[in-house]
Amino acid sequence: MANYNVCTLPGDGIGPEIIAEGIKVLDAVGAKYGATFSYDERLIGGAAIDATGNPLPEETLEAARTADAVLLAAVGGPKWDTTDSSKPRPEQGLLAIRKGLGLYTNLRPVRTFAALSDASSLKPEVIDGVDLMIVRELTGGLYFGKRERFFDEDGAGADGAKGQRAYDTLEYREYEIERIARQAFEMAKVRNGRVHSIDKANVLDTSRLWREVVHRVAAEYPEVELIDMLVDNTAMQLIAYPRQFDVVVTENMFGDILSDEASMLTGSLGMLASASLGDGTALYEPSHGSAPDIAGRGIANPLAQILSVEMMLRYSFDMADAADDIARAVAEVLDEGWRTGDIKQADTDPNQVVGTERMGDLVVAHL
Ligand SMILES: NC(=O)C1=CN([C@@H]2O[C@H](COP(=O)(O)OP(=O)(O)OC[C@H]3O[C@@H](n4cnc5c(N)ncnc54)[C@H](O)[C@@H]3O)[C@@H](O)[C@H]2O)C=CC1
Ligand SMILES: CC(C)CC(=O)C(=O)O
Ligand SMILES: [Mg+2]
Repeated sequence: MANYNVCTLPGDGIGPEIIAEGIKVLDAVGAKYGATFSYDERLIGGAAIDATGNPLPEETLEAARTADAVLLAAVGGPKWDTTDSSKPRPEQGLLAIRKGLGLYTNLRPVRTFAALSDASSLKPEVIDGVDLMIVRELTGGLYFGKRERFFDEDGAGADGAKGQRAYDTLEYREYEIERIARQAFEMAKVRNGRVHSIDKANVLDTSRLWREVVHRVAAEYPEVELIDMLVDNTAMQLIAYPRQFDVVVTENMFGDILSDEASMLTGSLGMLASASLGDGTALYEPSHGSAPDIAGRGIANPLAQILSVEMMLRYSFDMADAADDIARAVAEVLDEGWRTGDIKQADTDPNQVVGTERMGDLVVAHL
């Protein structure tokens, strides 16, 4: 029987609550499909800052490097919020583990579930059948560029007043664009043959380079249609005509923002899973954050975490049947009317509004 070592990173906020449900589902599906999983739980984010002063302790990165896969929940929270750039932040731990493992591809599938067509604020006829894949570049761009905050001795205000200055740098190298573009075209080949490449080439030099490189890669994939779209227009098109999209490839920050927006096509950010792939151990995490506003109450939606486990089985363990089984179980639980608070509808039976743990149990029961 195959045994896989999974490094688990609960992190902060709702993290420990939802990861418990992901692990429960992984164990259940393993028992059904003849695989066992051992877990190596480590610190990241705010919890790691509290224990060690470092949002990504070296032991955590090492454990992730040597694991077969990493399952992460979320990091961050008001306890560690500060505008003082010299203080450690939980989010630095997340960025550092992505960089440390070389995870430059972030896949965020946006699929609507038929049962949730009323949970979205958008009309059912707009969102029914949406099935798109956001391919987000994950280790370059603004979140990793040179940044600085300093007091400007020379003065910069119109009135000559001295003041603070800050900058973040958005930079991309050709090879970074080329490899993410290739991932997108490969993905489109096994999906529906269309790539939307999102940029801001009317303004940004990084986007002009992006567009040029994406077009060069596209020439290797004549069977895939390529459409360039500016990011501001994309933000509108995603909620107006989401079914036009198949694969959406974009740089780090645009992908971050557009994916949170796209999650509402499914009814909730709590439904959006993700897989981060690249050179090292792959990492699976929900697209959302640590939801401090609902943390500790047992009401968070664990389905984004559970669907991230589905992606782990598909991409790291070659267990496509088990992955399909999780997707089926989730769809059946929703079809039966079970809802967490974030996806409940006006006509949801109050007896079917459940907490985090019960939602996990229901998915397991359907496996
Ligand atoms: N990957 C990660 O670890 C990420 C961490 N963060 C961090 O998380 C903290 C909170 O950030 P926010 O901007 O509030 O974003 P968030 O994604 O944590 O929450 C946004 C809204 O969605 C709701 N939500 C998120 N996940 C949910 C779930 N599973 N079930 C039900 N409702 C859910 C929250 O309650 C909140 O109202 C910050 O410290 C931020 O930096 C934010 C995004 C990603
Ligand atoms: C630290 C942030 C970049 C995390 C985030 O918002 C994300 O990856 O979606
Ligand atoms: Mg985000």
